[in-house]
Amino acid sequence: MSSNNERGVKACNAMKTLGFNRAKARKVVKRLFKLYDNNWEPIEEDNYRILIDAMLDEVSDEPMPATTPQGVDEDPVALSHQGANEDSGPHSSTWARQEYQHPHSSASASRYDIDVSDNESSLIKRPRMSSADRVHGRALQPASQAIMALPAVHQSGGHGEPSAPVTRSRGKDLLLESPQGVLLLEESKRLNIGEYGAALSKAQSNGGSLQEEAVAPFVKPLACQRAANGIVFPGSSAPESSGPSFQNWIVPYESELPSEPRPLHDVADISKGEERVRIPIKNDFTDESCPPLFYYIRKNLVFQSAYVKTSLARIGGDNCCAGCSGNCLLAPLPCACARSTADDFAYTPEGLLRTSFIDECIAVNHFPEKHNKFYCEACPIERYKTEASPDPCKGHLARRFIKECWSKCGCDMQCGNRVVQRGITCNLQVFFTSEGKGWGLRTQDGLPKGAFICEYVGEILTSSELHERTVENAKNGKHLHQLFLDASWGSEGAPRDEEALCIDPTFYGNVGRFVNHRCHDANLVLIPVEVETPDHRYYHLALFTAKKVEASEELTWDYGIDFDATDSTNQAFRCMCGSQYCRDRKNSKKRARAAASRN
Ligand SMILES: C[S@@+](CC[C@H](N)C(=O)[O-])C[C@H]1O[C@@H](n2cnc3c(N)ncnc32)[C@H](O)[C@@H]1O
Repeated sequence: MSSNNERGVKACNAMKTLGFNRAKARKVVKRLFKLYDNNWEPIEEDNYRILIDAMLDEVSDEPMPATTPQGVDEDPVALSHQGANEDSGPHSSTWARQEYQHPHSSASASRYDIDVSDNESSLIKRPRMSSADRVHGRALQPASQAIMALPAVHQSGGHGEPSAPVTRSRGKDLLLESPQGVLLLEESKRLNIGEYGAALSKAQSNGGSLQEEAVAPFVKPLACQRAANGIVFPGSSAPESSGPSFQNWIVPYESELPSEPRPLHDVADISKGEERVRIPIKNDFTDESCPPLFYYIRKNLVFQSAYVKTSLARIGGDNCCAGCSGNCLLAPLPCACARSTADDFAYTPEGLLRTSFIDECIAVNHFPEKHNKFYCEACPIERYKTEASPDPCKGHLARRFIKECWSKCGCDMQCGNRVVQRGITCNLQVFFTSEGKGWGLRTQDGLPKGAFICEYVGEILTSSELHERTVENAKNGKHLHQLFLDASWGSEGAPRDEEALCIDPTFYGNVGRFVNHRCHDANLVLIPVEVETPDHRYYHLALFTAKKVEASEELTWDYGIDFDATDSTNQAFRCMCGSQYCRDRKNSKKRARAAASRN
């Protein structure tokens, strides 16, 4: 093993190759070394990713010195003198940025933590981030976000000393410029700093010409291909494993270091063992073996400020069936849970949602004007559209809820009134659609009407948290699909921000995030489900088949999008649903023209 000094010099050399000032690199290396308790591994990991990040911060916030002191290049880094305290901790802007990008609570002693706070909807293991993890956590963000997060740095006016790289945007792409070369970071690809360094060195050896524009040969998610070959990576759940697995790993970008790659998606099971069934990934159309990365979670998780009160004390006698046992569906009279759904159970003994219940929910979606709406005094949706003078509330449909039995009920887990909480049982597949909708979800088997497919799972955000994300993602040209839990808005006064909730599956979600939209005649319907709390400010969103579905058919639901609405933060996509009832008028016109040219 090399000495501290050798490793320090190596780190500084690597920074110099990237065009950073060596003296500054030495200072930052020392600071990080101290921060990580004299441990080199986090600093060296991923080809010095954390160090590069800290260097970019350093040069973005302080003017670079014009020249490097004489002889500095030859000096050993002398990291053994840890008493020399130049800086006490990470640069504040680094943390501000990391908090934004991977916004979890502060570091804790253990990497995993059982979440037992009473304002969270589920008890589920999730990663707690160490300070190093928070830097790595950035890897899980969509590529364009990760790239956009690189701070714009100012070129030094130094003489003879390499300047720090300067970032410039070019459309959706990013250019990293230094006197050694220009590197184009393509929007859709992942940044690999090692390749960046190699590209810069190459440009340097070719005479340091600025004209040459190197396109970084970014690395693809190797783990997908290898997983397809049946190789299981450290940290991934083996397909054979039966028990639950918690693999919400902090996945670093791939580096060219000879370390074993961490698992990304597992093509044999996108849930990596979280679900009771495996959900494979298939792409017959393009080279992408996997969808972009996200954390697979089986249950909703509170992002930060959402108020999800699920205390047992809130569940009164008429909100549970404490006196029941076994399977409530077999009892001679409907239990209290069934009565609060509709004086009867929502489910049949075969585990399907009753046809009458489905048809009623579909009718509410098809003819919203004929159904009851609640109106907020100050609607959280309108509040953020035009903060100065928000429009009046457009109304929130009064929805039918399924009420499932739960922990305060006397029945058992196999009770027929506990369908959604038991999770996915159908054989599903995430597949790449041929119509330009990206990835989608399909069933591998034929399904009857009323079959539970999956919940729409994601992070639980408040409306202000959602607004921040939406604005940020609109800037990056990204469109997310969050759903408001607005069934009770307007019925109980104006919801406060922490009670006006939505589900965002973009970064943490389940297979529900792959279900594409179809106008009007979709084969799924989304239904609110009450499980842990009678308080309808928080509930589950479950997808059921709205009709019989054939094997291999794509599963779709009607997002209820108004394709004519223009809203800068919520622009709808161009609909490719193929339905004869498609509401996207641009497509209707196209179809009409195509029909006219055929005649
Ligand atoms: C919830 S995601 C569905 C999964 C998505 N296709 C993917 O590849 O991750 C919603 C996004 O899928 C695409 N999408 C869904 N339905 C579509 C449709 N009918 N036509 C075109 N794009 C669609 C849009 O980009 C939309 O923002």
